[in-house]
Parts: sequence; structure tokens; C-alpha cells
Amino acid sequence: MSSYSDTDLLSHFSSLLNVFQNEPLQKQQTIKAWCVAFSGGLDSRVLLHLLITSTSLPVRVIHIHHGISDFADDWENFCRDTVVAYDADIEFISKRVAVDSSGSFEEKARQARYQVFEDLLGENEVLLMGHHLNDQVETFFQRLVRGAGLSGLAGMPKSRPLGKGQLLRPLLEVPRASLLKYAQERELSWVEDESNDSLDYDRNYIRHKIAPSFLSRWPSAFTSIARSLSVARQDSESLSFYRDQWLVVNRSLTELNLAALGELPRTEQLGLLSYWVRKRAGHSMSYDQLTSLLNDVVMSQQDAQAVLRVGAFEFRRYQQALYALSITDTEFDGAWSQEITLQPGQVHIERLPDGSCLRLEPDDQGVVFPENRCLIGYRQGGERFKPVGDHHTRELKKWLQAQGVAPWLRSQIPLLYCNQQLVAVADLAVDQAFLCQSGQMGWKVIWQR
Ligand SMILES: Nc1ncnc2c1ncn2[C@@H]1O[C@H](COP(=O)(O)OP(=O)(O)OP(=O)(O)O)[C@@H](O)[C@H]1O
Repeated sequence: MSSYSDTDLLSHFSSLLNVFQNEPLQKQQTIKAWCVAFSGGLDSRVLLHLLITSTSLPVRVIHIHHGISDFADDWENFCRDTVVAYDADIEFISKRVAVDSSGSFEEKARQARYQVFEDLLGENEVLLMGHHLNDQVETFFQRLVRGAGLSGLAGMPKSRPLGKGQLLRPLLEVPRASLLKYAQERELSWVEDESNDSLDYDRNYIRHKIAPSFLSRWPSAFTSIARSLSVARQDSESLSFYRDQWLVVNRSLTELNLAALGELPRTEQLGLLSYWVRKRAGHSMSYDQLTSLLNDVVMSQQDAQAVLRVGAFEFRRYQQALYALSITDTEFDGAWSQEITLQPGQVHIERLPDGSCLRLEPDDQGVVFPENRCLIGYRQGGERFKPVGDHHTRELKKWLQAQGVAPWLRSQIPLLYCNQQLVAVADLAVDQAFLCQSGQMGWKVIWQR
């Protein structure tokens, strides 16, 4: 493993900051402040020192108090004292997060931490984190034994957008030994997390048992593994780029065009399904679940009503589209809603000068939108209306069928009734008797799906 001398590390770090600082950010703006994610451990302690030695920009230091360890208060105090001792104008922020101790609280703590960072990061601010080469390789081993795919195995990115700002990991190519040497030579102090020694945690097991045997056989294994991970990351990002484009062309996130999917080779069908599910449901499917989605739902007869339930999602086919529905969506019972008033929210109604708007007369008292006469509700059955551009009155059920609206979605479309007459089908159609003259002010249903 190639190591960094004290001065090498400092110049590697400064030039990285410089490159990053001069690279255009998302909107070609310059960096306003650096933020440091400071746990008090060795890595972020060295990171903080390197930053303060290298920059003239404002620095904010963020510590997350998880409250899990008995020493959490001591760590917080250590971090505050370290920052104060710099005698510079550095802002110190400590945030407490509540992490319940059930299940994988390591992962929950991690998620809570990133959420705070995301919330705190302002525009043109960059959050620096202390991940180093060993972290990168340990994460790889951890994910390998869990059976991750390419995007999971690909290394952590050196930078990526985070909230309104960016995240940067400037030490990602630096071995931990170099950080230790730097800290010792500068006589920096840091806190040791007592849980780092426990072999109960996978990461510690890899660090203490797997990594040393690897390095004794192949001393530069970590550097070459990291190189492979960065190539894997590039490939995975480029694949995501093309898959995103495919998804944009072939409809939205909630439905997938099966005719277009059918034209692809089977391996790419599986790849795209896996990618789409991850984006839609926020987590991955196992290989067995994916093949079942492809074989039993995607390839099912059009009228088979096949359903696959995974986690909080149901995957269903209707005609040439595959739908991912969050289960709370589908559990709606379709009952008539007595008094869903016309308030902002999922459905709201705006007054606009637009020929496609609704003409709804003021009531006797001159109240323009009398809630007692207009209601938003859901389909009960038997509704009829005369859509704009149509010569006949239509049954809503048949109209929805003709529009290709999937059966389980039909009971979830908000309908606007005025004096018990169906006036608008969400923002999809209005009854022509209620249409405004062009240029007149009218009402428009806005449906935030
Ligand atoms: N409680 C925390 N508060 C602020 N930042 C944190 C916290 N925990 C981790 N980080 C940030 O995440 C990086 C990686 O964290 P990880 O959990 O891998 O290691 P760590 O053992 O906490 O790191 P360190 O040695 O810096 O303490 C840290 O270097 C630091 O920048």
C-alpha cells in the first residue's frame, strides 16, 4: 500500500481542494464555505487539521451526537474543545439525533447522520468527510459478502451532490497508516471509539482479520482494489446515465413501457428492471425476486392480473405497462369522501385565466367556492359526464377504460363534483357544460400525484 509522508499528504490535500475549488460546481458558482463532518476520531481529526492549514475560506464543523455510546457526551465536548482551541473564527455545530436501538442501528445512525448533513448544507457549501482508502476497501468486502451488484460494489464516490451543496472525500486514496503518522507527528489527539475493537461488527472483523492477511500476501492490494472500485464506479455511473435516458423516453418512474422493454435482450431487461425498482422503491430486489418480476408479472398474459409484492410495493402489469404501487396507495378503499374540502394539499384548485378552466358560479351569498356545494371525492360508480370535445355523455367507468387507466387506479382519481354532478376528473378531463369561455377566469383542478 503506497503511503504518504507528512508533506506529501498536505500537498495532496491542498491540491485536491484547489482542483475542486476551481472546478465549476453544479451551477458554476464558487465555494462559499467548507463544512467538516467531525466525529472526533482519527480520520476526521486529521481532516480538520489539514483543512485549517490549507484554506482561507470560512469553515463550519459539524458533529453528530448519536447518544448510543456512554461516551457520546465526552466526544461532543472533545470536538467542541478542539475547534475552540484553534482560536479561529470556526463555527461549531453539534446536532443530537435519536436512533432507536432495534435492528441495524449502525445503519440507522449513518442515515440519520447524512440527513443532518444534508439539511445543514447550504448552497455553494462543501461537506468534507474523512473516509480513507481502508474504509473504501472494507466497505467493498462488506458489500461483497452481502451479494451486492455492480453499483453496490463500486467504491464510494470522491464527490457527489448532497442537499443544496456537495460532499467531498479528499482522503479516499490515503491509507489509514498515513493519517496515523500525520497525527502522531503533529501530536494531534483524537478519540477512540471503543466499539472499533469488537469483532461482532462485520467492518471490524474485516479490518482486524481479513485486511491484514490480504496485505501480508499483497502489500499493495488496497491500492489496486481501490483502482478497480473506481473503474467499477465509472462504469456503473455511465450505465445509470443510459438507463435514466431510457426511462425518460419510456415513461415515468411509476410505470414502465413493456413494449419497449420487450425489445431488449433478457440480461438488459433484468438490469433495467433492477435499476427501475431501486429508483422507485428505494431498495434493491434479490436476483430471485427480479426473475420472478420478469417471468411472472412482466411476461404474464395481459389479463392475468399478476402481482408481486416486495416490501412496501406491489408490482402489477396492466396492458403494456408495469406499475409499482406503494401498498398504502392500493389499500385505499374507494369510499365516498363526505367532506374532502377544497384545501391545498394533494388536490387543490387554482383560479386561472385559461380556456380549459371550470366555470363555477358564486352561490347566493357571493362566496365563489362554496364548500357545501362542491366536493372532491372518489368514484362511487354510476357517474356520467360529457367530456370536452365529445358529442355524447359518457359513463366515467367506460371513459377511464378507454383512457387506459389501470383498474386499481380508477378508484384513486380525485373527482370534483358540483351539486352532485361530476364536473372534473382530476386534471384529466372536465365536463363541457362547465367550461369557461376562452380568456375568462376560471378554476383548475391541480392533482399532485
Ligand atoms: N458522529 C459523527 N459526527 C460527524 N461526522 C461523522 C460522525 N461519524 C462519522 N462522521 C464522518 O464520517 C466519516 C466516516 O465515518 P466512519 O463511521 O467511517 O468512521 P469513523 O470511525 O466515525 O471516522 P473517524 O475516524 O473520523 O471518527 C468520518 O471521517 C467523519 O467525517
